[in-house]
Amino acid sequence: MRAAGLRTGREAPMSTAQGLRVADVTVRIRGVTAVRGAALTVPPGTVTGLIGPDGAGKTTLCDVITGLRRPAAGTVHLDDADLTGSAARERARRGIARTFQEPERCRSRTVGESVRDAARRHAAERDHGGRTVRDRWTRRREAQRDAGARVGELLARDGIAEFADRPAREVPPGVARLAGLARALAAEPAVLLLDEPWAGLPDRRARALEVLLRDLAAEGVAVLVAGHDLEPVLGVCDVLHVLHGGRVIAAGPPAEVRADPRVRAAYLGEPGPVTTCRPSAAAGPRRAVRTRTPS
Ligand SMILES: Nc1ncnc2c1ncn2[C@@H]1O[C@H](COP(=O)(O)OP(=O)(O)OP(=O)(O)O)[C@@H](O)[C@H]1O
Repeated sequence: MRAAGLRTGREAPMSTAQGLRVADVTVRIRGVTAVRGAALTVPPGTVTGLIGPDGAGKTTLCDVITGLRRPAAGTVHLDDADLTGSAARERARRGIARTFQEPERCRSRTVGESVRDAARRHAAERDHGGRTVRDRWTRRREAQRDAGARVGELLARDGIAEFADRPAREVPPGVARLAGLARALAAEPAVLLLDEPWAGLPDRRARALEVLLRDLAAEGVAVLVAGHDLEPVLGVCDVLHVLHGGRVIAAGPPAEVRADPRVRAAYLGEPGPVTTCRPSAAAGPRRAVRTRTPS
């Protein structure tokens, strides 16, 4: 089962499923090599962390995984399927969902309506089974009708039920990101990518998000969480990858990665071997590692 006591549109990931695998990905954007030969795996039932300073290439790698950006080289597999050349829509259909660092701001809708629309879209697109055309049509209609009923459940799970009737454009950025998470969960994902989900969240919501991510992993979802703040990602992930200048410079259990001299050099400014792989000048200045917003 995936996504949390929510009805599933796909079979649960089998224990033998390999999850998401990214290999040798290189991305060039307007003369900048944003990602250089990056590789990572996100197995079902785990939270995988992806940290790196601003400009390290985290969002670009998420874009490659979700099909929003074509890499110059490299591959993306989900279980046995090679998704490298497939469109974003096909990847979404196969169960890859994500949140964005800059959440979508719907001008005319409430938070609840935006989540309901996502749930209806998923109900319309997923395979409901059924032996005859009529069976399938009836099941799809029922699922679309039921989608509205899931909105409260999804918002409650994210801890933002009280924002259901607020215009999406008016809620604080952290809440807008959580609304994006509710929309992603509406798709009952097998793989969930979160880009900077803790940004702008007060401590109370940040802790609730950590619990939610662990719960999703326990339900079999392959969770990839990207961020530049070390602590929240360290606290929640089973395996951590560190991107620096577009390269994965360390990967492994969080405690080991944190102690790695290359990571300490990249993050804490300590002298270390990483000084030889700085991002190109076009990457621009990096901000200091931020701490969490107090509640
Ligand atoms: N549209 C673009 N045009 C030019 N350069 C880009 C573009 N998008 C990304 N880049 C460059 O690619 C590199 C990686 O950017 P990316 O946004 O993936 O990093 P990031 O780790 O997600 O950082 P941040 O947390 O600041 O978004 C940076 O050098 C960035 O300047």
